[in-house]
Amino acid sequence: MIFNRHATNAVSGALRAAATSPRGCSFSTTSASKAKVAVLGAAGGIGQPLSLLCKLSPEISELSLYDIVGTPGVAADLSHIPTHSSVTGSLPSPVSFPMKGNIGLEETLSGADVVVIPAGVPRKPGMTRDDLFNTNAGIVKTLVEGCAKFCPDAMIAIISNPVNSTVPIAAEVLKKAGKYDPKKLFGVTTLDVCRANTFAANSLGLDPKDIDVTVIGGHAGITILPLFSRVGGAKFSDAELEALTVRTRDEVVAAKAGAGSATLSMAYAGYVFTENLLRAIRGENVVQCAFVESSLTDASFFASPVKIGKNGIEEILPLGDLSPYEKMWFDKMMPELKSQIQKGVAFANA
Ligand SMILES: NC(=O)c1ccc[n+]([C@@H]2O[C@H](COP(=O)([O-])OP(=O)(O)OC[C@H]3O[C@@H](n4cnc5c(N)ncnc54)[C@H](O)[C@@H]3O)[C@@H](O)[C@H]2O)c1
Ligand SMILES: O=C(O)C[C@H](O)C(=O)O
Repeated sequence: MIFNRHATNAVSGALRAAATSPRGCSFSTTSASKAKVAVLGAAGGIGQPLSLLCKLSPEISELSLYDIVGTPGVAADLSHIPTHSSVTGSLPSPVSFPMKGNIGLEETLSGADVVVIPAGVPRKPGMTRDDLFNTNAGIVKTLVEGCAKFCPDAMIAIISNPVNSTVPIAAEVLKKAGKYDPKKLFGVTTLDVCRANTFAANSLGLDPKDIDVTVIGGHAGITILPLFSRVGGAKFSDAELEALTVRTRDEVVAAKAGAGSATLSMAYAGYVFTENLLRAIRGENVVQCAFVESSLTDASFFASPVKIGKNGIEEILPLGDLSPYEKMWFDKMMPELKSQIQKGVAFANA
């Protein structure tokens, strides 16, 4: 069965579990799977709600949280939720929950099937995602070095911006360690798909669950290219198309007015992405958009729908035809995307 979730609008496992809770505070555990998920940056704006969704998930049996602050408290808090998974929280320093000394990055990552990385600083109004490079490049590099050492077979999902550069950094770090498997490294672009689905559905007066917009390119400014021309039966005017496209790229940072960027919708999107990886590991074929090493275009990484199975990416699906409007943005985007990828590669090899 192909579980097609570059559409992001299905009720995900955690939310389904919550909806079918048999008695108020406990969730059904009958379909519980055995999988360990590590969240790095787990005490942050994305990390906390993402960890909450993971704690609710019947797909996850072990949840390990890592951050430079706060994880013992976040783990203690989550551990009171009566679901079947265990939860640990660790810091680089010797404080952890449960209190048994520092379990650190090594224990956080050892045995992990999936590692999700939302560690790093978010944007403020006026900044581009690329402006985060100087701080976040080093954070991602260090954390992925940990993955190479302690969980070289895990699937790694990178949320930290700028994704167009942090994913190439991760690839170079893994290559240096001799542990790179391009089938298992992903930049998370699911929020772009969530937004495109929501905005298109609102504009057409439809339920978002009936919409499945493919978003290609990368995850920064004009490199985010939603293919609204493929929404069945939709006829957007040029002005509507432009408004939808621009809105999919950027809205929350300005609305939060200095208090960071998307956290709650990103936690949802990050959870949907993670759950799809877990389903793939369990043997379902999953299709979802992600920013991955790719030969679809002349950029070495590209976001597009990919088919994922037990051992990672099985196929990068063909792009298909672009409308003239999409082709115009595609041509504009490519130099920017390639330069952001190159910036990441150069950083990792400096
Ligand atoms: N891919 C996407 O679609 C998407 C969407 C939203 C946000 N983001 C990005 O996600 C990142 C996190 O955003 P946020 O709002 O959660 O930020 P935040 O500041 O609220 O949280 C980040 C967390 O990372 C932790 N951290 C910093 N350095 C670390 C290290 N070396 N090891 C472990 N943890 C470390 C911080 O302590 C903090 O708890 C940002 O870079 C943001 O731009 C990406
Ligand atoms: O906008 C940001 O900086 C965060 C994230 O990339 C997003 O798309 O919400």
